[in-house]
Amino acid sequence: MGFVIAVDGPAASGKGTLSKRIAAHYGFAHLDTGLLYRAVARLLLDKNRPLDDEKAAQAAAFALELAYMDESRLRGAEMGEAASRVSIIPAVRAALLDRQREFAAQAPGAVLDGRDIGTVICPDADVKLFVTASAEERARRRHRELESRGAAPAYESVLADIRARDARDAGRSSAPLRQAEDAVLLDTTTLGIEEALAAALAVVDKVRGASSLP
Ligand SMILES: Nc1ncnc2c1ncn2[C@@H]1O[C@H](COP(=O)(O)OP(=O)(O)OP(=O)(O)O)[C@@H](O)[C@H]1O
Ligand SMILES: Nc1ccn([C@@H]2O[C@H](COP(=O)(O)O)[C@@H](O)[C@H]2O)c(=O)n1
Repeated sequence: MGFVIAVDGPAASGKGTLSKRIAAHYGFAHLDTGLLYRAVARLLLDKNRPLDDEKAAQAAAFALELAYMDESRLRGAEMGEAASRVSIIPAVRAALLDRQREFAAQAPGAVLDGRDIGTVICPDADVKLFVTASAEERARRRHRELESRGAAPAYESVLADIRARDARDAGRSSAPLRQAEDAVLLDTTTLGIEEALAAALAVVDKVRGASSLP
């Protein structure tokens, strides 16, 4: 078992950006677990199955071959929304559990980001971070990101999407989005990426120093 860093937080909080940087810093593997749910939704949509078809969604989750999926077809607000609909299904979450835990177990370490990493997938993670920012700031960041890619949704619609997704993710009964009791809260509302990274690394270094792990 390597060193495990669990990073959770609401939509567009910057957890993916941070997790990638943390993993690169320590030479750890990184898994964006949101991609798994997005891929399940993509498989259903490609087969013209409704997103609440529990049997088809469970089969898609078991059959998932993330390495063979085109990531460009998984990104974007529509797939985020679709992923949040299939992620409500307990059988989908159960089907994806083992592969996330197997990923987390690799040496020398792994960083997983999502909604339930510190609470359900890796409750014994060495470090747990809960990354957040105000909904308005998250919407501003996502809006900027979409604009830079040539998409131009109104800021208000980006904010409404983020609020709706957060509400669904936090309100579901199976593995809802919430901060684990032993997670360190990192509110990046007024922090740039480098400042947020420095804060996250300080938390990890403190634990690694204390545990004398490589
Ligand atoms: N601290 C920060 N300051 C400014 N912009 C940031 C910061 N952190 C992340 N961003 C930007 O905000 C956007 C969202 O970040 P990111 O994709 O990492 O969020 P996420 O939480 O992984 O999103 P999702 O849940 O939708 O996968 C990106 O454009 C990223 O570059
Ligand atoms: N551990 C996770 C990760 C994601 N989800 C669901 O997938 C949606 C998309 O996630 P992104 O991080 O790529 O935006 C998200 O809104 C969740 O509904 C999840 O349930 N658990």
